[in-house]
Amino acid sequence: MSIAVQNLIKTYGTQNAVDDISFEVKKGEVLGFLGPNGAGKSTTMKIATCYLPPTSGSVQICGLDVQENALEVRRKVGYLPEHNPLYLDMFVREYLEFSGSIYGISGKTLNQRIGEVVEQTGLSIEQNKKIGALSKGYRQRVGLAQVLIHNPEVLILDEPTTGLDPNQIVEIRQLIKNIGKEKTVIFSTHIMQEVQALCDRVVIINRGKIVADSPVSSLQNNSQGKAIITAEFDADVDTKLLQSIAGVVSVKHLKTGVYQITEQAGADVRGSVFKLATAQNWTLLGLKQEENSLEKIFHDLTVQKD
Ligand SMILES: Nc1ncnc2c1ncn2[C@@H]1O[C@H](COP(=O)(O)OP(=O)(O)OP(=O)(O)O)[C@@H](O)[C@H]1O
Repeated sequence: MSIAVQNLIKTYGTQNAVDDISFEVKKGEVLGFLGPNGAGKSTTMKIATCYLPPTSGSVQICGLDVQENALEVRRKVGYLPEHNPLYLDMFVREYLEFSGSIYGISGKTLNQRIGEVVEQTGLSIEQNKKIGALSKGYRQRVGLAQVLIHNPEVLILDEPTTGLDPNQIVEIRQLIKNIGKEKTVIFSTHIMQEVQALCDRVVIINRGKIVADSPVSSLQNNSQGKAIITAEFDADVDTKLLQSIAGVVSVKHLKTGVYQITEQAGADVRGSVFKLATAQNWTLLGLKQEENSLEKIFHDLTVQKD
């Protein structure tokens, strides 16, 4: 197991920012750590990277406890904080030299390592510029190069695409995807598509508690949310008959011949709608089950229920 979080609690004053959470990340897995603002993502990540002590509970990285073996843990982890501060007056290579030296890498090894991470993060054409002269997307690449410089086994990335434009987001996602082929990665986000694009698994945290921990695909399949079907006929039909189908919760008339049918979770009423149409001699033009969107699932799991 690369990361094991057990009964982790972090309290600020009287507030439980992280409230007794446990989850694991297997070697080579890419885990999306998802939650709305203030859910406790950054706090968990700071504890996992030895930047904050937990109030109680534990985090182990590659079998090492973050409190008992902080130095070794730091060697095994690459951490990209949210709003990663960079030295804007430094040149890219100079900054990477400085970052590598912190880990005791020097001489030829450091030069070789810089070449590798520059290549890996697509920084080649910008490597001789000052960081301050780079676009946000390239600055984030520098952040990722810095995170990779000591060749860590585990990467912990806090909202790595925040503040980037749509093209830069796609580029950084692709970079993380490539990195994820070799490393264990946990990254936080509040963007569902990001999880869908990058992750094997997702842990969703809300107000300090875990509300979902599953592969992205099964999250969609097992959603508590009721599915929605759109049925289109060549003319208006009898809504009451549609409503009487077993498993149908409600029927909404959208426009001439088009109905939105909400069905109970787990029910698939498309066959019954088809049979009803045949029996009633209705001309059915289309029948489509709307996929339970990840945004909806996220909303259902994290909306404040006070
Ligand atoms: N140093 C601190 N002192 C007091 N409260 C804090 C501190 N840091 C975080 N908090 C509170 O703890 C809760 C969790 O914060 P955290 O930054 O971990 O959430 P997050 O999920 O990373 O949010 P975001 O997506 O906005 O970055 C929030 O309510 C926040 O206000």
